[in-house]
Amino acid sequence: MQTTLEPTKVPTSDISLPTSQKLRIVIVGHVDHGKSTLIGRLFHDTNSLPEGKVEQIRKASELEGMEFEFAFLLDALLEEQAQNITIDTTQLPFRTDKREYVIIDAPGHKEFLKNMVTGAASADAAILLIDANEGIQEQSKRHAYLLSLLGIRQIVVAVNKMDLVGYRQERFEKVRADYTEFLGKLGIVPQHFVPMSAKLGLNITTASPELAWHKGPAILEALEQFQISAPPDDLPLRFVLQDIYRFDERRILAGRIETGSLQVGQEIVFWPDGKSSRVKSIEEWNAPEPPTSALVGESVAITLEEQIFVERGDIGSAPDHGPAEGREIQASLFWLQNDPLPLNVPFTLKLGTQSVEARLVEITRVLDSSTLEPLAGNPGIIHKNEVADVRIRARKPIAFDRHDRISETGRFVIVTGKRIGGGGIIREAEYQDEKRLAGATENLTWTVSPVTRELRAENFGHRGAVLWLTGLSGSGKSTLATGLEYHLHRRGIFSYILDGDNLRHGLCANLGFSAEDRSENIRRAGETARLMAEAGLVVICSLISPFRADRDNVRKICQRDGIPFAEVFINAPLDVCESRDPRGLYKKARSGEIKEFTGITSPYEAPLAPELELRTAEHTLDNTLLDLTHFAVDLSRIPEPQIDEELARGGGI
Ligand SMILES: Nc1ncnc2c1ncn2[C@@H]1O[C@H](COP(=O)(O)OS(=O)(=O)O)[C@@H](OP(=O)(O)O)[C@H]1O
Ligand SMILES: Nc1ncnc2c1ncn2[C@@H]1O[C@H](COP(=O)(O)OP(=O)(O)O)[C@@H](O)[C@H]1O
Repeated sequence: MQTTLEPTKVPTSDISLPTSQKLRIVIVGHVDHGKSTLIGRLFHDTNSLPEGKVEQIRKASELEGMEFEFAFLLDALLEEQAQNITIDTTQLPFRTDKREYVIIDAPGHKEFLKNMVTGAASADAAILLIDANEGIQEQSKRHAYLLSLLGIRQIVVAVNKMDLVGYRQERFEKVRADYTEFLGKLGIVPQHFVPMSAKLGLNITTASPELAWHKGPAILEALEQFQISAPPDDLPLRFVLQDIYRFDERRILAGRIETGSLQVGQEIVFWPDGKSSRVKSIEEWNAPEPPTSALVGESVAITLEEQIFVERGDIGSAPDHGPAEGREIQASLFWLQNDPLPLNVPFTLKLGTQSVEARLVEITRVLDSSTLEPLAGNPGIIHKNEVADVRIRARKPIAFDRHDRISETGRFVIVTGKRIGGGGIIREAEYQDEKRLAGATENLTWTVSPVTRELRAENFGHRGAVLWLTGLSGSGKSTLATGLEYHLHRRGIFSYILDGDNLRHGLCANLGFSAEDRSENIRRAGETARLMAEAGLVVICSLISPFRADRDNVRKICQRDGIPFAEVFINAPLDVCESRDPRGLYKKARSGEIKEFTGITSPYEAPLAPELELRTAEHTLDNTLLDLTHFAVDLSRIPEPQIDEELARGGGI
């Protein structure tokens, strides 16, 4: 087949929107899996190339006796940009009828990580490229890990070079199945898998007949469905200070509003010190009227009513919703440098605009980033391409956030010498407002009933327990929960279903589907489940509960009080759930009628080590239900009294 050169989309016009209104994408993949060709293709097929570029390159290739390749287009574009690159990424703009795009291209994944972690080039979406012929390679896994670390959730997997595998659907399905399984471990659910050929221009802008069996979108059609990440406007203020200027005897604080907003007159506290003042003015040169407020994403300069000591690196917040502060952070770290990172060796930690000497004081766990298998033994060092859970101690206090709460101030990079060695995200942070909440129980006493858990269990003939069913909408949670309750009832086991949909009619009626509201939803459901299990019931919780941290929290709540708890992963691939669509919600989510829909526009983090996994797309409902029922009956069984072996042998029993 001939390489097709017919552009299928709109004429180019100036790429003129502000960056915040362009969809920013990264394209990552193993070397040679076709990144450059795909980029060249996207430019060509959207008619985003300068006039005559293709001809120019075609001629140049001919002169050198080489066949024209789309990858050459990228090289030419990069060369043109080379003069004015100030950061380690190139930003390549192109457009379609619908909107504008920027491809963020980094020379290597180290640069990519650096830019992403420092926020210089955060992407809204990613294309993960896999060569259909070679399948998943180590780098395909590492890149996926990076995306998960950085919280990029809009992902399309492009299965490239389908022409080399005879357009065979089985090959595509094999890659899809393998990669889905791996990505699931990272909590990544790609919105689409697209079979394509960048070289031949198949399934790039529109469906191609060679791949007619593929019912989903072409690459560009998939991208058009993604959303430009709205700057988080419902998060608390984080004003990250970049510089302090003295001007006309006034001290002007320049910085960027990473999250939240700022008003003249409001109290602002600077961390890690906790000194506060009020915002006197927001300065804007040449503005007809001085602004009275500034919003997320803006770089602004402010003055304060009092002269307090603040410095570059400080983070400003509202009084009650400050970041965490301290010398220690718990983090997940990805190490990229050849020289390993040992315990207790100093490095520079950069977080926001803070830069501080720090060192590792504990390495709790090290994983190989391509297999995600924990390495055996007691790790004292992190090698290249390993991922580790660590505790880091800084020389002086720093201000930070938990990454899942505020990612902008929850990620950092590590610099050794002058080089960036790795990056990470903060997993734990103790907040003042949470401490206050914990403090609220300080003067309270738990009333102990004479009817103990054991006595209740004796009455019921089984013990109370919590079964936590988690999975995508349509995976089968409600069907299995109701089926299980029926079977337990028939066996005389007292149980009750706590279903997300039902709870949201009452106890959780004031909650929506933002990450924060979902966390609160899960917390309330978890606390309720614990009480009901304490009362002796087998509580079947059926909630999407998409975030690992929230589920872990319920586990902690139960285990702290000795309540048996089991996480049950109701696992069905997104496309199966979408085709089931029992309530028509996926359709609404795809059309944009429902926002923040799990699996489509909101993430789902699959369990890493559930007590039970039920693959509902692979087994019949009857079989799945049987497995679940056996499991639940076992969990509710009162343990046999432990016989003391010693005593038994000695004839004591
Ligand atoms: N945006 C969005 N995302 C996900 N789900 C949505 C949304 N809007 C409404 N619904 C319906 O609400 C049900 C999920 O509620 P949960 O309480 O289980 O969700 S969560 O655990 O707090 O994420 C879910 O029920 P299931 O389909 O049974 O999972 C949907 O029916
Ligand atoms: N093995 C299975 N287990 C559970 N449900 C299944 C299975 N196979 C097919 N299904 C179907 O999948 C759909 C799941 O819908 P539902 O239980 O409402 O999901 P959820 O509560 O997770 O949103 C139902 O129509 C159910 O009949």
